[in-house]
Amino acid sequence: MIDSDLPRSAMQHPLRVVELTKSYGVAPTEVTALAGVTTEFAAATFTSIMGPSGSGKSTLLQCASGLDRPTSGTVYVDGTELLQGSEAEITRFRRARIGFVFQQYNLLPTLTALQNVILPMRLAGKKVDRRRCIELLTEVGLRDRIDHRPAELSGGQQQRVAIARALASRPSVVFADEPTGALDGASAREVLAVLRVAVDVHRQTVVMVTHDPVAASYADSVVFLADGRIVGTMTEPTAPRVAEQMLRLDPAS
Ligand SMILES: Nc1ncnc2c1ncn2[C@@H]1O[C@H](COP(=O)(O)OP(=O)(O)OP(=O)(O)O)[C@@H](O)[C@H]1O
Repeated sequence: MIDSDLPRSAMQHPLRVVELTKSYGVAPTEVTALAGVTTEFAAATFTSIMGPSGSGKSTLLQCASGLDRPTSGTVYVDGTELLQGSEAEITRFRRARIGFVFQQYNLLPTLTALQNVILPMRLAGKKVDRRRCIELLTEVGLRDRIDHRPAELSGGQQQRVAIARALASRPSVVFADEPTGALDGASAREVLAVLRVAVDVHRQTVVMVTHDPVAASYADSVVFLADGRIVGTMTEPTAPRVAEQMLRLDPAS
């Protein structure tokens, strides 16, 4: 199916989650991490997921990205049900349609920056567009570092390689799990600016879990979770407004 054949709603909302629930363990010690989350993420938007510790942010990201299976509910990526089929089919779909950015970068230490960016395309069986990979590394400010290995790069530089890697295959959705959690303020701002460019210039759809109100303020909107449920959303967030809302949800924070 080529993109122009997709239903309009799927093109406008590359990610939709419907009534997602996730429980761990069994009664009486069962934990409900997600208690029925329904929402959609519009194309070419940047959304932050925030909430107190244990509110279900990571679980939502894991289930919405196909890294974990929800207990019930449905995830649609480009209008296609993500969690149908065998693990191998889900993995194939995920590699083709979803990009990931993790707190600890997760670059392969023996590969250069460029080889790290190219790798997911190879794994997905896509034609490797080396020029585009070099362009992406140039765009994230690392043209002179493409042959460096991760150990030769700073944390912020490694994260920018990881973002170039996530964008290389033009995924439908990019999930970022605390992408600035291990970085100092200046490096974090560079990483967030690169994510903003991914949305504004490349029209990517980015969903980011963060604890940091400043990081959240780079997004177009914030979805707040508490006890596994969506308890609020905020458009055009600013760091003080996000911090105030977090204080309301978790007075101990
Ligand atoms: N593998 C697991 N087994 C049992 N319980 C789990 C597991 N993973 C998460 N939980 C529980 O599910 C709930 C939601 O966890 P989750 O990690 O999604 O929250 P979070 O909002 O990402 O938290 P944090 O901000 O601390 O990272 C918590 O009560 C947590 O203890």
